[in-house]
Amino acid sequence: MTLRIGVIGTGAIGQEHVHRITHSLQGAEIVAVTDVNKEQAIKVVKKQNINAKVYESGNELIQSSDVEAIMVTSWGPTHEEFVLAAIDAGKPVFCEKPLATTAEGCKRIVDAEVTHGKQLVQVGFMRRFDHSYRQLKKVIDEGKIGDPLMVNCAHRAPAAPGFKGDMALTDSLVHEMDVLRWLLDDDYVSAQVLLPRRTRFADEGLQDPHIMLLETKQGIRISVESFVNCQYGYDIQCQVVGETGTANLPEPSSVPVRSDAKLSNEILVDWKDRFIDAFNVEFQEWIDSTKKGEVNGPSAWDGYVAAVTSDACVEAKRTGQIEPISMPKRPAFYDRGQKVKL
Ligand SMILES: NC(=O)C1=CN([C@@H]2O[C@H](COP(=O)(O)OP(=O)(O)OC[C@H]3O[C@@H](n4cnc5c(N)ncnc54)[C@H](O)[C@@H]3O)[C@@H](O)[C@H]2O)C=CC1
Ligand SMILES: O=C1[C@H](O)[C@H](O)[C@@H](O)[C@H](O)[C@H]1O
Repeated sequence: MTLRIGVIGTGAIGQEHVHRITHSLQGAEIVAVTDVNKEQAIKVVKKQNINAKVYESGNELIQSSDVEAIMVTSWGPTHEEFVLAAIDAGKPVFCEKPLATTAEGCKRIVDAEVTHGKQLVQVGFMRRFDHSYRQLKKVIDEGKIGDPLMVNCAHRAPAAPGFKGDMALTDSLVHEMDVLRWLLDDDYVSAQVLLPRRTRFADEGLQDPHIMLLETKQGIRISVESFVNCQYGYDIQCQVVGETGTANLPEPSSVPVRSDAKLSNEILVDWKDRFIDAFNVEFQEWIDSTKKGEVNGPSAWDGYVAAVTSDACVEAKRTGQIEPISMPKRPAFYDRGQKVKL
C-alpha cells in the first residue's frame, strides 16, 4: 500500500520533503498540495513531476478522501489550526517544528489528540533520527561514561537572514531543547539565558550570540550556545561529560586535505546538508510507522514540552533570572505503543 500524503506549505522545507518522499524514499506519494501562494504550489507539482492535485486551502486538502496523511510545512503560526483539523478528520499528521507558536496552542493539540483517543501527531524534531546523535545516545545508554553530569552544546550558523526577536531560542534552540531530553531521557526544571557581547554581524536590534543554561530533574547542567551569525559555517556541537569520561557528537565526515603546508577539513554551511540523512530517516520511519498505524517519533507532548521550555527561556532572557520550568505529568496516553487506524 502506498501512503497518500497531502502537503500544506510548498515553501523551502516543504519542497525538500516533497522531493525526498518522491525521489528518495519508499512507500508514499504526494497526491495533494496547497499553498497560499498557489502559483508556487503549481510550479512545485510541475518541477517535481508529481501527479498531485493543487487544493485551494489546507482545510480542503485535509478533508479530501484522496488524502490519507497530512504534512504541515507552512509558517509556524498556521500549524495549530491544521494539526487540529487533521486530528478532527482522524488523519495522521506530520507537523514541522514548532507544533504551535505557544505552549497553550500545543496543549490544545495535546488535549484534542487525547480526547480523540488515538495518537496521530508527529513533530519534525529530526535530530533524534540523526546517525551521530543516535551513536552518542548509544554510548550514554550503554553506560560507557557513567551517569551524565554536564552537557555543553553549540548551535552555530553562518548567518541568519530575517532572524528577529527571540528566534534564536524559539526557532533554533528548540532543536536542542527536544534532542537533549531524548538523549538524556530526562526533563527540565529551570532555564537561564545569558547575553554575551553582541557580534557586529548581527542585524540591528538582534542579540547574537545567546547562552541557554538548563537544569534537568536528575541535576544535569546543560549549556547551549546559539550563535547564528558565526560566519564560518553551520556547526552543531554536543559534548556529554559523565562520571568516568566524555562523549562528543561525531563530526560530519569530510576528507582531510594536506596541501600548501596545511591540513584542512571542510565545514558544512547549511542545515539542509548537515541533517539530510536525518530528514530521510525521519520521513521513512514516519511513512513506515503511519502505514502500520503507529506514531513512533516525537509526539504532540514532545512539541508541548519544547514550547513550554522555549517560553521559559524567552522569559529568562527578559528577566535575566533563573526561571522555573514546570511541566504537568505526561499523560499515559503518550506512553509508546499507542496504535492508530488509517
Ligand atoms: N526541521 C527543520 O530543521 C526545519 C524546520 N522548518 C520549519 O518549517 C516551517 C516552514 O519553514 P520554511 O519552509 O523555511 O518557510 P517558507 O516560508 O519557505 O515556506 C512556508 C510556506 O508556507 C506557506 N503558507 C503560509 N501560510 C499558509 C497557509 N495558511 N496555507 C498554506 N500555505 C501557507 C507559505 O506561502 C510558504 O510557501 C516552519 O515552521 C519552520 O520552523 C524550517 C527549516 C528547517
Ligand atoms: O529548524 C531550523 C534548522 O534546522 C536549523 O537548525 C536552525 O539553525 C534554523 O534556525 C531553524 O529554522
